[in-house]
Amino acid sequence: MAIPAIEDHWAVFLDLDGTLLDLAPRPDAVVVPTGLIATLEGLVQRLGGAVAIVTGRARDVADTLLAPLMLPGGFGHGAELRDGAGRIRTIDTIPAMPADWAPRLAAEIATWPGVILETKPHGLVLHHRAAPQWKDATRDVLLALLRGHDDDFTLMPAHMAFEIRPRVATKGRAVRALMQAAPFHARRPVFVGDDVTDEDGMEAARALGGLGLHVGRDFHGGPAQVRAWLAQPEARHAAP
Ligand SMILES: O=P(O)(O)OC[C@H]1O[C@H](O[C@H]2O[C@H](CO)[C@@H](O)[C@H](O)[C@H]2O)[C@H](O)[C@@H](O)[C@@H]1O
Repeated sequence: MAIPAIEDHWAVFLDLDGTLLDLAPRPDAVVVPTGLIATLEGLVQRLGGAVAIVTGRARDVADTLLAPLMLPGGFGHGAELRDGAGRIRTIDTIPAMPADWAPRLAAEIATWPGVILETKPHGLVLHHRAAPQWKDATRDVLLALLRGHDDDFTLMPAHMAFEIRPRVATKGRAVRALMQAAPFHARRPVFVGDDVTDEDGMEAARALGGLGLHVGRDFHGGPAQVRAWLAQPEARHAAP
């Protein structure tokens, strides 16, 4: 599929890790490429502010990475929203994560070298990128935690990681909520993502008459191709 050039009436929803940012060995090792902030600033200007970040990252982490920008978006897979006016809203029905989950996991993985526990306001992740031999064990320990909490939380595979998130926190929900108000309302939503969690955001954009673009399937490359597309909005990009 030829990726269409960005149009002035679009609302663009962008995933962060694996879409705008190249994947890194650890969550805290990502590098924000030179020029990305300026590219996003230009897009914000062109689309009247209708540029959102929809990420699994917590809001403060996303804001730190993209400083000085504080774009609207969905954070923690949509658990928290920031609208076009900068107002923050957490989903009303978001369940509190049991307080003992993080310490229980920290104790468990103490003997699993290379496995990283990432805690977030509304979820947690076990990363096995540096220790793939622990992949099954990390999934199983999270599944064990979820027993009795299945109504509230779900396990999600990610790139070299497994993540627990609240069931109600989805990127599709974030797209639908943001599209209800300015500056997104009445624009054509276009979601760009790369991972399992992004499929829902892509589906929501398509259901609203827009596009869901996948980094691997549509850009046939990686974040560098996405960044180039964002930086050259007037150009038409044909898939190689
Ligand atoms: O929704 P996203 O913006 O794509 O965030 C998804 C998860 O990304 C992060 O983990 C992934 O990226 C890391 C840095 O490149 C990488 O080391 C890891 O293997 C990937 O799974 C982040 O740490 C998670 O919190 C996000 O949910």
